[in-house]
Amino acid sequence: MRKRIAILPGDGIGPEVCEAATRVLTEIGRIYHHDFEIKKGLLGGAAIDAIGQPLPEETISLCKQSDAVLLGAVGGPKWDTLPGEQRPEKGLLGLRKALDLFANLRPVTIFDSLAEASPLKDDIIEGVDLLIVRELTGGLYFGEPRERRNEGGQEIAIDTLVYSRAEIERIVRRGFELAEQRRGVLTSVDKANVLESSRLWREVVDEVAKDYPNVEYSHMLVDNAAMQLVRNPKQFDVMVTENMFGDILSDEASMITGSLGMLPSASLSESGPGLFEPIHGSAPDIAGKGIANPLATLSSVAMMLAYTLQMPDEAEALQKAINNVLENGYRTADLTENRESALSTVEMTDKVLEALDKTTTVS
Ligand SMILES: NC(=O)C1=CN([C@@H]2O[C@H](COP(=O)(O)OP(=O)(O)OC[C@H]3O[C@@H](n4cnc5c(N)ncnc54)[C@H](O)[C@@H]3O)[C@@H](O)[C@H]2O)C=CC1
Ligand SMILES: CC(C)CC(=O)C(=O)O
Ligand SMILES: [Mg+2]
Repeated sequence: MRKRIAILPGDGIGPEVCEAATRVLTEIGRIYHHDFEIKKGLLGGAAIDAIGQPLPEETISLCKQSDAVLLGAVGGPKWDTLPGEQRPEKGLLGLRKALDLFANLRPVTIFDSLAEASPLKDDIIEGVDLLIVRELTGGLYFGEPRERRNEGGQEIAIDTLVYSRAEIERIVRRGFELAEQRRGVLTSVDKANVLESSRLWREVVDEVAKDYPNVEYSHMLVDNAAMQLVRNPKQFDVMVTENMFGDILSDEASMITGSLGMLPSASLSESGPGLFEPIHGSAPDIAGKGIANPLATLSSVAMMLAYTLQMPDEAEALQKAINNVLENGYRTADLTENRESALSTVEMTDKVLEALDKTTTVS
């Protein structure tokens, strides 16, 4: 099958983990006889350095013409002094908006063999399987006005949190649909005791719930949700929430699995190409050292194969290969105290490729 895949490596460890993904995609293409046409594009700091802005038109067109997009990460200290509108992160936010990627799915799945890497006790993490469904194109990261100004001799800074009923409804519906396909439990996370946008969110959830009688749903305030995620993560099946809450809760939830370097994500629109990326950032503290964990990105490739490319066997084979490698005790530095035995990004990718080759037989 012929598929066009855009890869946007971005900054910091982005190019390192995207190189791992490119190798794995190429191998899957070889094993399953797919013609993956991979084209790279500029985004974030890399695009600022090359053409002076974080989201080139050419990148938007490349993504729109592709079947799926894979992204590394953007940002880093080199660009931190730029004004907000010109920063690398603005490129990523702009791309999400341009592709209307309103639904960000962040699965938190436990690998039994990784239990020792989690700071939480075995009995707390055992069997955790939850999905954070984060609204991705609205809320505080997009609201206007966003500005600094002088008011009565004081410098003030303004961000705006806006949600329309329609924006809330489409993500909440997605949350209910996914809960229906899973264990039928949905927790909607908000801050309705304080925020007007959250009060509208709650109203919409209560209305949409009527269409999903088989889903048991409840509301939870975000501060409590942050605590419950470490106290008893097993209580959650699907969590649906707004942009910033989902951003923060998913970094927290990643530690249930043992590392931020493990969590993948899929960002989806109603139609059009999906974008797949690890939930972590550009990790400037380890960039260039060759030690980044590539598994969040490789699991994002598995999500791409499953969701957008409609290749469930290939997705399962890749997920199995990742599982296999972890079961065999291979760890990158973020997953082990034993730094001597830690694998580099390239070595970990080699192990996944070996496991793929060993476990896959396609005629
Ligand atoms: N999707 C994106 O492109 C995102 C970009 N960012 C940007 O990334 C930059 C750095 O942000 P931070 O707050 O440091 O968050 P970060 O997610 O880049 O890193 C947080 C910590 O996790 C570690 N880490 C992250 N990914 C890892 C991996 N694959 N393997 C091993 N360790 C890993 C890092 O070394 C660091 O200690 C900022 O410019 C930020 O805006 C942050 C989050 C998401
Ligand atoms: C630019 C940021 C909103 C990226 C981020 O932290 C994320 O999407 O998780
Ligand atoms: Mg984040």
